[in-house]
This record gives sequence, C-alpha cells and structure tokens, in this order.
Amino acid sequence: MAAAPILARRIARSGVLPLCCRPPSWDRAPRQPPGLPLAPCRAFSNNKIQVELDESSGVAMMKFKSPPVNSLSLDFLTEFSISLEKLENDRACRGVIITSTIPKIFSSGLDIMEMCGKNVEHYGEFWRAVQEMWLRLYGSNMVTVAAVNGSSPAGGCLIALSCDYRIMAENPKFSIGLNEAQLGIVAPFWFKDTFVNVVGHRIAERSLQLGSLHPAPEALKLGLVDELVPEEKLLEKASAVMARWLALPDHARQLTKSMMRKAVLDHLVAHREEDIKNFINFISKESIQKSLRMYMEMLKKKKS
Ligand SMILES: CCCCCCCCCC/C=C\CC(=O)SCCNC(=O)CCNC(=O)[C@H](O)C(C)(C)COP(=O)(O)OP(=O)(O)OC[C@H]1O[C@@H](n2cnc3c(N)ncnc32)[C@H](O)[C@@H]1OP(=O)(O)O
Repeated sequence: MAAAPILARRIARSGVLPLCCRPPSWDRAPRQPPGLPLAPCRAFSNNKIQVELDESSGVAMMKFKSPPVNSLSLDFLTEFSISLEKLENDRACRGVIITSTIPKIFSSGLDIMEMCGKNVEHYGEFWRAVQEMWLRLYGSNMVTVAAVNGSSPAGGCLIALSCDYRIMAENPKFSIGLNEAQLGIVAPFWFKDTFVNVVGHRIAERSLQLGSLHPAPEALKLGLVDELVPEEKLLEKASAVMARWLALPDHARQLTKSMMRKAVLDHLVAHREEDIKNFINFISKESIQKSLRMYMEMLKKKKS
C-alpha cells in the first residue's frame, strides 16, 4: 500500500501535523530519573490518538482520545492510519491493543458531519481515508485486540471487527453493530464482508438489514465479540489475550491471517476507485443528505 504520499498531501491540507514533523515522537516518553534503568517504553501522541509501545512485550496500547465521542473524522482517520503505519514498520512492535479514553464510548463511527453538505472532492477524500484505515487495520501483520470499553456503532464496530480478537466491557448499556440502515445508508461490501467473516452470513444478513445495535450480552451470543469482562478488567484481559497470541511464531500466525483475509482485502484493493465513486454518488443524493440531517437532529433532540 503506497499510501505515504496521499497521507502527506491530506495532512498538509487538513492542518494535522504529521508525526515526522513533530518533535521526535519517541522522545516524548516520560524521562526517567537519573540512575534508574530506562523503562522499555516509547510513546507518541497526536491530537486524537495516543500510543504507548512497551518494548519488552512488543505490545502497543492505542487509545482513542477525541471528545466527545471519538467520531471518525478525516483528521482522526488520518492520524489512525499514520499511527498504524508507524507501529507496523517498527520491528519492536508485534501487537496492538485498541481502546478509548472516553468514558462509555469506544467510537461513535464515521463522523456524520463529514458526509453532510460537503463537496464531491471532500467526499472522495474522506472515503479514501476510511478505506485506508480499514486496509491497514484489517491487513495488519500485528496481532490486533479491540478492548471495547463503550458503545461502538457502525464505523466503530468496523474497527473492532477488523481486529483479531474483541473483548467488550460487560455493561448491557454498551452496544455494538453496523446500524447504517437506521441512518438510511448502506454498509459497503467490505464492511459487510468483514462482518460476515466474524459472525457468519445469516446473522450478518439479519443484523445489517435491521441496522441492529446489539447490547454487549447479545453481541457475545452472536459471536460479534469474543468475550465480556468487567470494565475494570478489560485491559488486563486484553494483555493476557495478547500474550497468548504472541506466544506463537509471527510468521505462521501472519501467513494464516493473510490467508484468511486476503480475498476480502484484494476485493477492495481491486475496486477502490469504483467504491469511491459509488460512495460519492450515493452520499450526494438529496434523499440521503436529508436522512443524515434528520438523524443528526434526532441525536440532538434525544439530548434535550
Ligand atoms: C450502493 C452502496 C454504496 C455504498 C454507500 C456507502 C454509504 C456510507 C456508508 C457509511 C458507513 C458507515 C457509517 C457510519 O459510521 S455513520 C455513524 C453511525 N453512528 C451512529 O449512529 C452513532 C450516533 N451516535 C450515538 O448514538 C450517540 O452519540 C453515542 C455514540 C451512543 C453517544 O451518546 P451520548 O449520549 O454519550 O452522546 P450524544 O449527546 O449523543 O453525542 C455527543 C455529541 O456528538 C455528536 N455525535 C455523536 N455521534 C456522532 C457521529 N457519528 N458523527 C458526528 N457527530 C456525532 C452528537 O450529535 C453530539 O453533538 P452535540 O453535542 O449535540 O453538538
């Protein structure tokens, strides 16, 4: 994936500072008092995501920190792809745990404002960033564990589905699913394929048509998440799962992962431009814009 020039252009336009232009990122880990051995931990942080790599275990902790709801804006997606790329290229990193710093929310999915009232160029750029994030995460060689510590609709669910393993906080108020149909929009084929690969065709078909958001216990029953744990145990459990996966030789696990995911990844890579055109045509329709506006109004009314 030769995404670097595209990312660089997007970053330049979005005003988000690329990590390579910031003060040396690996130097931003807390300084040790003199005399103590250096902790084998490196950290980098940008506006919306914070990452800490423990070199002794080879595990990075990636935390979304974009209030109020970790919505996947163009800037967020760009930072996410850059963070994944950095870790992927770091020989010290073998696995990443993805979680959120925002109480009760893992991610609220794609930022609806990025899909409302913008021009065709913007829609194209936004959708390319969504694709890029998914290609990097679903196609990652690292072990990826989602520690889902809050609600995770639509694009948020896609992030969790793209990981190798999903652990969710056992709070029934937290829900997860591809609820696009509820917004009057349609999950694209690669969202659907990712979902089918996790839960199977029948469950995916029903859940997608109904735009269901499944409370945590139901998500476990459907196989949409692999286990539920009390929220305070989530990261501990994710680290234990990670250690089990990392006990295997990387090359065998990576080749197996690639074999399982290749067809779905290749499908999007072969149809990327067509997929972007489809998105632009679909999202530009006045009826779709109206549905999205109504959905946003409904969200705001729910508050008052
Ligand atoms: C032929 C086929 C062609 C293919 C076509 C492809 C079509 C497109 C496919 C798109 C794929 C994926 C789509 C998505 O991911 S859409 C996003 C779906 N997300 C949701 O439905 C979640 C909506 N949000 C919520 O349910 C709740 O906000 C929450 C996450 C449960 C949190 O609840 P809360 O009570 O804690 O907070 P709340 O007051 O509701 O929200 C706080 C503010 O944040 C705003 N907001 C929430 N979610 C989003 C979002 N996704 N995007 C932008 N803004 C969001 C909300 O409006 C509040 O704002 P304000 O404070 O009132 O200004």
